[in-house]
Amino acid sequence: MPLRLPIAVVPRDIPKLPTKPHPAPSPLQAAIGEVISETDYDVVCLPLANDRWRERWDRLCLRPVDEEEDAMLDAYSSADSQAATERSQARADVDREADLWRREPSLRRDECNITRLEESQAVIALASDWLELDAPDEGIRFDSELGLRAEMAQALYLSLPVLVIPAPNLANRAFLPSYARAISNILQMGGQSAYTQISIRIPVSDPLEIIGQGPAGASNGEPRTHHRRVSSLSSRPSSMHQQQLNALGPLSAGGQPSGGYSNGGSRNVSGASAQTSGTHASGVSSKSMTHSAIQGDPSSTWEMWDCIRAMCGYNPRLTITLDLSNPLPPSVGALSRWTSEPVKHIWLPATAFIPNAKGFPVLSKACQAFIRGMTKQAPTFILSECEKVRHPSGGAAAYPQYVRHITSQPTTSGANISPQGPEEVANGYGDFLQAPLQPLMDDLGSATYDVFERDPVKYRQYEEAIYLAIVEKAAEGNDDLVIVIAGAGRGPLVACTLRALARAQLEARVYAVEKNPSAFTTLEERKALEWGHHVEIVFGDMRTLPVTDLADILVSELLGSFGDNELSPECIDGGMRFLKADGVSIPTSYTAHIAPISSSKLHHDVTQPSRAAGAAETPYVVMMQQVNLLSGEGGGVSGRCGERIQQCWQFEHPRRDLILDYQGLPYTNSHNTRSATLTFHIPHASPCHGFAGYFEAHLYGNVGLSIHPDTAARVSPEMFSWFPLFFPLKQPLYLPSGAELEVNIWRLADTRARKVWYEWSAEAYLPVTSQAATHLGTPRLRAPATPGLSSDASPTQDAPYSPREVAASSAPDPGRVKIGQTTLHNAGGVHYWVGL
Ligand SMILES: C[S@@+](CC[C@H](N)C(=O)[O-])C[C@H]1O[C@@H](n2cnc3c(N)ncnc32)[C@H](O)[C@@H]1O
Repeated sequence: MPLRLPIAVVPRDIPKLPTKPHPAPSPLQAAIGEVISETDYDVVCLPLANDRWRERWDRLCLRPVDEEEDAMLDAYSSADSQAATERSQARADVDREADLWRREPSLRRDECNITRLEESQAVIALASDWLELDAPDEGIRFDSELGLRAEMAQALYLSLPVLVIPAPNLANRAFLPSYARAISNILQMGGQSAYTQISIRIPVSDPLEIIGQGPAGASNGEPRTHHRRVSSLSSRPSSMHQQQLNALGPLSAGGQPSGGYSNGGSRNVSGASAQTSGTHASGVSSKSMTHSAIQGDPSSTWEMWDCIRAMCGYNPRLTITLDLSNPLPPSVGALSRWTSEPVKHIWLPATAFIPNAKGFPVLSKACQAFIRGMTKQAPTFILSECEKVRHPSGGAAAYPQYVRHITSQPTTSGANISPQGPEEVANGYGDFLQAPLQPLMDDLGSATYDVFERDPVKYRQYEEAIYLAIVEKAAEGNDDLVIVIAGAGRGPLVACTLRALARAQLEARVYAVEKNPSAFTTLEERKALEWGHHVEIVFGDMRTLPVTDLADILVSELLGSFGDNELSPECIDGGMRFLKADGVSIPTSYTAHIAPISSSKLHHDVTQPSRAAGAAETPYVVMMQQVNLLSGEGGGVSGRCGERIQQCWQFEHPRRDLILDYQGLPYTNSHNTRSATLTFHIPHASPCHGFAGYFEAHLYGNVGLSIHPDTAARVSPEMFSWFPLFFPLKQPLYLPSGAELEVNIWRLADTRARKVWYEWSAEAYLPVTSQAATHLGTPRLRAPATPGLSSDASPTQDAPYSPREVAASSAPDPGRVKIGQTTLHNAGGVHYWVGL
């Protein structure tokens, strides 16, 4: 069945309010019904409120600019005092009405486009785009928040699925925290049972940033606000911050000197003039500051989102409406960041389309690929301005038709993070946290073995490896082959072995060892019904069973998503007792790999208050979908960084160098402990929410298994037995563009060999050029902080260089300053361990 994602239309005309009582369908209900039955759209997207609402809000919350000018005149001249008195009386009446409204901010019936519960189902509601939660004017900000509360109250009352909030204004970046705080408070409306989601409309890019002119600073950006807006709250005392703003001359309305009104405390900051200054309260140009920070990484719109969701505590009801009106950022890395974010809608105006050779509207190749990659999140597409028909062929229907065409075939390209059978995707395994199996400590159920056995690729690879080993042993002149399958489960590797022997036209004594008593009954059944004398079955633990016959080939599959996490090394150590001096193990070796990732969903899931303590210090098996791999290839600015996905460690079998006790078992498990220190280059700013863990296994000859994203398709294509392991971070670690992430991970074991566990931590650094290092005072990093350092020195100046950097300090290697650190996760294995 081809995928069918919902498509919404933004209608040109909004139906009138109901004129008949219930249960008659309202005009909006009828219009929605018509859209769904007669067009290719599934949903209608329209503003929740209409122009009457805006007129009332403007009248109550804004002071008309001409009135301000009259007030100026009144203040400076005594002429026409009668008119002045009348004006001030009229204003006082409006101010009273405004304050009454502020006590109980709400919409009136004739101000709403959506009034009935019945209208709410196939609707995406838009909050008013003139509300400015990030206006430079404090009064406008506060009243905009009240306005949005009124709209959200209506949305909650009608159980609307979502309210789309207008994007924050890039030119007002200094006030983004105010925007985010307002959203956070609005998310609390309706309490625990609130249903309506809040979706922030975020532009996919800032075009000025893409062409290298920095983010839409005020001097360049199209102001979202239409005119000078002056808050009617301007007679309230100014806050400190507002006074600082007013003190910055260019921000004052119409160039008026700050505080020029008679009350001396006005905050008449106009949106339009703020747009033309690009300077924020610190006196630093927002344009130059942000631009220098993000050069090479067009990320200012993503960064706004990151700030909002972090301030909203990763609230699961907060989503993104990704607006593709602007061009896509050219870098795949910058774009792929959206794949790990909760993008619930994609806004596609007709202007985003280009005509093909026949004049039909199509999207650029890059946009098609991006949209295909996003389909795994099943977003709703919102098509706007299609009725204007900008492209010569196909008419208005051509736009949804085309979107259906490109989204009907999902693709796993882009993230390529997790192996996934199509069935698994359909079954909802995507981004679902599963506790890793512990087949040594626990006895697996038949249904779990059944899932293993559905992956033909794994067994094809094993059969091939066993075949190669048999043929090689035979070629060495061995005509009395012994093969032991250690951990046989329900017997699929026994079947592989028998098939390999048949192919090689050889015979061998085959033993199947299993410690799970229930699985052993299946082995008994298969011996009785299928294998007969060709297979001996042995019940018990391979680490303690008495050895009767020495093997040429020891076959086991005790691999976890991270290779060694199901204790394959420890079990095969015990199984070595079965192996002849020249015997071989299949697998012969395996490696563990990690990469830093971001995923709002996984982070939210592991930090749910309902989860047990330590839930964010436990690894999980996850089929990763809404996950972005953060690291890039190349050594980074300093050349210090490794590959995108890096190897932590390796295990090889058989190991002949161990000191063994009288039973042939190692005295301790210390030879199976490992540690890794890995440095990753982070090309695009992002929070790090943890690490994806992968394995590669060398079975025998040139045959292997891999879930490593870069090698899986070559080594064991379409194998889906293993999903990656997720090592979460308790707190997101913010990484700016160009950061270096140093990860430490350990595989540890207790001295009595009873358990094995992992611990992990990370540190974030920013590389600095020697020039910048001097500017930042980093040469002083090598020595303890000097008394009397100037107060404007870098706040990071006391951070030590890493030991490796000190060692390399003679080279003209760029330095780095430390910018972040996580705690040690799962210290002492207290939250998670694997029992031996
Ligand atoms: C991951 S399952 C693989 C089963 C089967 N070989 C397959 O490929 O489907 C690992 C099996 O090894 C068994 N096992 C684990 N540790 C063992 C041990 N020390 N001795 C014997 N069997 C063990 C488990 O009970 C389980 O049946």
